[in-house]
Amino acid sequence: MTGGARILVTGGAGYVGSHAVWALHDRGDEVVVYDSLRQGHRQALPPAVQLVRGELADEAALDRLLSNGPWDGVLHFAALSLVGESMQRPFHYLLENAGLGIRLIDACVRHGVKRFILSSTAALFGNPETMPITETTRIDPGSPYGESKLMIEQTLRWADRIHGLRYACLRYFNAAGADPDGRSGEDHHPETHLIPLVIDAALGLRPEIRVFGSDYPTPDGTCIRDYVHVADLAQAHLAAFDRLDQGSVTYNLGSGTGHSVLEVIRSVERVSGRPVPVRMEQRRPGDPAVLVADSARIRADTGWTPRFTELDDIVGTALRWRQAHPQGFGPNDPAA
Ligand SMILES: NC(=O)c1ccc[n+]([C@@H]2O[C@H](COP(=O)([O-])OP(=O)(O)OC[C@H]3O[C@@H](n4cnc5c(N)ncnc54)[C@H](O)[C@@H]3O)[C@@H](O)[C@H]2O)c1
Ligand SMILES: O=c1ccn([C@@H]2O[C@H](COP(=O)(O)OP(=O)(O)O[C@H]3O[C@H](CO)[C@@H](O)[C@H](O)[C@H]3O)[C@@H](O)[C@H]2O)c(=O)[nH]1
Repeated sequence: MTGGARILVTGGAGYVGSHAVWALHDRGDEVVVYDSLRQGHRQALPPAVQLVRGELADEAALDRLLSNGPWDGVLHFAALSLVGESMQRPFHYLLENAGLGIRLIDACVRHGVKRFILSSTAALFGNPETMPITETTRIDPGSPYGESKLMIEQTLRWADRIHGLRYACLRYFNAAGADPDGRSGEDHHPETHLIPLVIDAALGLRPEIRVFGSDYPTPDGTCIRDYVHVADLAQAHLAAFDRLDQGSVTYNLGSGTGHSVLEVIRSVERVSGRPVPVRMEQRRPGDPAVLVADSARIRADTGWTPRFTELDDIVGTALRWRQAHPQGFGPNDPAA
């Protein structure tokens, strides 16, 4: 499909979701966003896109929206997504993410939705013994967050087998960067992700960056992650959506290169031209040492390939967005 689809996007006002909404909008799809705005921002969306403000837990509201079809697909971004927080609040994560995700899939099946895309995660794999991580690497979530996404993936398998719902499970590694045209960026409250925090430390918006663990079995002792540009993730959703013509799919999505926490800090220093004050701290519970994706499957199936392969370029888009929005998007209009 090259535009013209009608798509419901849960969590579409959030970081990854808003970039996907812009990509759908750019190709001419009709998008409706369902988001509580507890993390999302109206200003992150194309002005022409309809935002329905609501909670996933509000079954009646979702039923009303889904009955106002037909919908060509649902993209499901709305979730709690912090590995560390899920180690402190396991049942909150399992009930919110898995519980509400399963209810959404049930509602989609009841309303005849044919395609469903899930924001899944590298956190399914725990601490894998071999790198890079393919779709057949053993699944062993290292946190309740990862477990909650696995439960939704498994629900989708049954929804396809029994009801013919075509699904794509997109296991993102670490989403990073901002829209190259500056239309959206990363603005969480509180912010916990490494790159925006390091950028704020470089810009003097925070006193320092705390490095969680320097005794990991990696060359410099800090964790290694695969930072994949959020605009590349957005394009992967379009590619996967179209590929569903041929059946359900599961893809690992990364740039294929790992960078340590210290390498990210050096990159921000290079790109911003400013020093970053660093404080070494204890490990954060739930953090695996290394997560790097093998994305050969989506490349072979769809021709998707990341446009941003250099960490400095990814960091550069995030830095430009932050310099243009030092206060973030600002408060949401209560009437939004
Ligand atoms: N950011 C990453 O690096 C990353 C990596 C792997 C997977 N993911 C997954 O991608 C998705 C998006 O992540 P993000 O970083 O954009 O997060 P985000 O917090 O920026 O976006 C989530 C959006 O969903 C909305 N939302 C959350 N719970 C809701 C609820 N119960 N009802 C209605 N709306 C709700 C929030 O207001 C927000 O706009 C999540 O499912 C996350 O687990 C993210
Ligand atoms: O102040 C900080 C913040 C992070 N880190 C480290 O930086 C790395 C990246 O951390 P963060 O940016 O918080 O992302 P992750 O915990 O790796 O999780 C992200 O990436 C996962 C996929 O790999 C997704 O599933 C999650 O939703 C998403 O939050 C980790 O090693 C952290 O320990 C620090 O050292 N200091």
